[in-house]
Amino acid sequence: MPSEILRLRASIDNIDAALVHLLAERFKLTRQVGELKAIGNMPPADPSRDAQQIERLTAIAEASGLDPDFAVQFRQFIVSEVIRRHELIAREHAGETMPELDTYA
Ligand SMILES: O=C(O)C(=O)C[C@]1(C(=O)O)C=C[C@@H](O)C=C1
Repeated sequence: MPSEILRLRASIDNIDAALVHLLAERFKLTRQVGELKAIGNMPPADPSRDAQQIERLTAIAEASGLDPDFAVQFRQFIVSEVIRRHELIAREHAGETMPELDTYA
């Protein structure tokens, strides 16, 4: 393998590691949001926040030379998983707070 490619791969590996660390931190924060939403009986998704984020990320992507459609798809991939987790948290929370339903079982 040419040394130039190996050198580039070393930096790619660093960036991939940073992305994983950033995603891990993001999911820690969104888990807290999910818990607060479950406690407050708020829906998992927030379309107005989605619209703000998409507008912001589109502008950042355009300014930084990244395909804005890719940036929006990447965000959607992450947020879909966030919403799936929010729904799980809401279900867990409902299970904790709902009265016993199998009285006659
Ligand atoms: O900010 C929120 O309300 C969240 O639940 C977090 C988040 C996100 O991952 O950024 C996820 C779902 C919402 O539709 C909007 C944003």
